[in-house]
Amino acid sequence: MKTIHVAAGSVNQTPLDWEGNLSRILAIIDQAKSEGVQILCLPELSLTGYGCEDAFLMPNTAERAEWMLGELAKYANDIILSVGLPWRHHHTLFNTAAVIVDGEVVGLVGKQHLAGDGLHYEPRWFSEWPQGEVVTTRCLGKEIPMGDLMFDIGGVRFGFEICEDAWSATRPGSKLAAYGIDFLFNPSASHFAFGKQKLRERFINEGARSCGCVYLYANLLGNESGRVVFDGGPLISNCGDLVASGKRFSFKDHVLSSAHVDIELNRSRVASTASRRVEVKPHPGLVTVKWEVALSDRAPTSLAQHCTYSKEEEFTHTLGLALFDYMRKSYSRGFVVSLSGGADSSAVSCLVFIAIQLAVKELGESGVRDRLAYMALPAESAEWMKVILACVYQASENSGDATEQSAQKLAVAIGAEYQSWSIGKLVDGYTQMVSGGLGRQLTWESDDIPLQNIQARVRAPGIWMLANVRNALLLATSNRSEAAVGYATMDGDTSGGLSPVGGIDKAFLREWLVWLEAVGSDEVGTIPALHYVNSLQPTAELRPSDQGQTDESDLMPYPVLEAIEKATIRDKRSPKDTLTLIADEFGERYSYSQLKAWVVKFFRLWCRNQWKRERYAPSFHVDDKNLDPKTWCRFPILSGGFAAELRELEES
Ligand SMILES: Nc1ncnc2c1ncn2[C@@H]1O[C@H](COP(=O)(O)OP(=O)(O)OC[C@H]2O[C@@H]([n+]3cccc(C(=O)O)c3)[C@H](O)[C@@H]2O)[C@@H](O)[C@H]1O
Ligand SMILES: Nc1ncnc2c1ncn2[C@@H]1O[C@H](COP(=O)(O)OP(=O)(O)OP(=O)(O)O)[C@@H](O)[C@H]1O
Ligand SMILES: NC(=O)CC[C@H](N)C(=O)O
Repeated sequence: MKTIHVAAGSVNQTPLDWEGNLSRILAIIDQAKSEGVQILCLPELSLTGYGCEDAFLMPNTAERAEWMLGELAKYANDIILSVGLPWRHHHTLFNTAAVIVDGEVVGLVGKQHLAGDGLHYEPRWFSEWPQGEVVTTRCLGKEIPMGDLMFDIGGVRFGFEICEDAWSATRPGSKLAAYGIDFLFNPSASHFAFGKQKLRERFINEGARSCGCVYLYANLLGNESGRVVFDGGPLISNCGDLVASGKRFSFKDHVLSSAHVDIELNRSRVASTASRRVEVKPHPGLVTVKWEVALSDRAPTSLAQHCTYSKEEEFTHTLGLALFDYMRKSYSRGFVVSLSGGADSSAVSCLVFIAIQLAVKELGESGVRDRLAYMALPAESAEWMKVILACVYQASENSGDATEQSAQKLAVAIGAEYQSWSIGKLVDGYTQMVSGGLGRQLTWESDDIPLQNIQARVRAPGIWMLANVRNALLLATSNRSEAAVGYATMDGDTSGGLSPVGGIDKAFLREWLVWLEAVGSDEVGTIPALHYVNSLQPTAELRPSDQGQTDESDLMPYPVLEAIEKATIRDKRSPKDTLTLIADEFGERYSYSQLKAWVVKFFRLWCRNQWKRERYAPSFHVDDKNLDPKTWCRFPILSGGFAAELRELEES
């Protein structure tokens, strides 16, 4: 029995960082070679970075990619390697995977199904490679084959499904299988979304099982370009059995996952599958190279350990990695949060703590120091959080002791710097100034919203100033539920450069805080000081306390808001259909007329506040309900706002 040692690798790249990207790829090749790996699959567009956006259209980007490919090839002897890069052919850009065999680039495979949904905009920059087409292209001074290729390297045969290719109904693997393949390579740039790794495992295992081959799946890793998080976790399936499953959410520059596979056994299984359809002629894009793949006497790798994360754990790891990468890639000296002691700002503060905890756990103190070498971290790691995070409570006359205590206890528990400021005089100053100009006193009876908003706005300049002083990032605390209905003061509590929880709904955020208080993750543990936060009702605390303001009395219960948002925005239901769905889900708890009023309120606020969503700080994508107008959910700023549909609904 002979086996081949194969691997899939994840790398944490940065768009347009030519030298950094190259060095990280060289490092993973080094590791693979030192472990005796013979075949290595690396992620989609991993030379340039997946998120180059319109910089893909700069000729310089493709030129640099070709230069990097040349540098890489010089280094990649004794191995078969695939790496993703943009490639120009006939003045058109294609999303390709290059194959290097023992230091020679032998072919470029074109992606056949471009990703254009959700946050993916590939058709803006790339053209789909037409199925079955093969051409030659000039690469590093030589003519090489390009297109719908299949490879035979010393008798070892493989082909490609490039990310979205494998998600489509017409995946290339099924055609390739008819020609007899030992491996399918899948270089991917597949963004994190809750529960998505299970879905990936399903189609990888299914592709490997139905094609009777080994499937190498290599995803990108980390917060590559700001909003999108890749969870890494390279996978290898042997004929439907997962034999390697690399670490997800790693803080390292790369993760290599390898397995020993017995392709002779797979071939004999394929031969005994009577139902299999065979193409007897050679594949039209067959690239044959004489090079001996080294075989070993090692036994084949048996089933991989599955690591399944709960939704709470996935959120913890994704956001931790996203924040850590954002901080180091933007060279920020930590973060500043205006901490109210409520759920949103507490969650954001905890996430900064988690980012550092997870980084130390995986990289060690010296690894974190290396990554953050641009900032002066104290000698004692126990002091790091004071430098990395500053939290400020900003009391107005409507603030309560409970929120201040909650803020202070949490900041101390996570080791952040804590300050308490009073904004009362500033609020009075503005109120008197405007009252003087108007020639009348502003009152809660006639000026409710302006008197609320001035408090939120007065909190912004001081906290921005502190961020400037510390060269830190000001974190905004808006969540997706508030963004859906514009429940925030523009240039007040929306202030900040990054909005970590802007992609997540408030209902889940509250559940996650309860989980973090009492259950926690293996790596980070619990934060019992969240007890104070979790015992509070969400409130803006902007009206006098005798008015008992809560978010849910201003809006509606958060679970209802989340369900309406899902129906309306994600599933694009009409107001009437949304009400039918909501009545089905919540009909036993709330009256039909109450639910109707909430649906109408949601639609009105949703339409009226698109301009606010255009102005929110960038946030991270964590599921398929994002509201970010630049990368996901486009909606007119000015619109008729479904006036007719809402009137009909109210009259029904
Ligand atoms: N289409 C459009 N394009 C551009 N700008 C537009 C616009 N429509 C209105 N505007 C502008 O927007 C202004 C109104 O927006 P804005 O000033 O933000 O205020 P607004 O949306 O009217 O009120 C803020 C709401 O957020 C709530 N809040 C505030 C702070 C914190 C929290 C919390 O979650 O704890 C909640 C508060 O209770 C209130 O219900 C108008 O005065 C107008 O200038
Ligand atoms: N007293 C305060 N001190 C400091 N910041 C505050 C204060 N009140 C509000 N803020 C800022 O305004 C933001 C918006 O308030 P909001 O009520 O939406 O969030 P929260 O207080 O964190 O959570 P919750 O809505 O659950 O009470 C807060 O997250 C915080 O950044
Ligand atoms: N880069 C891609 O083709 C990604 C598309 C795929 N649907 C994913 O999210 O994983």
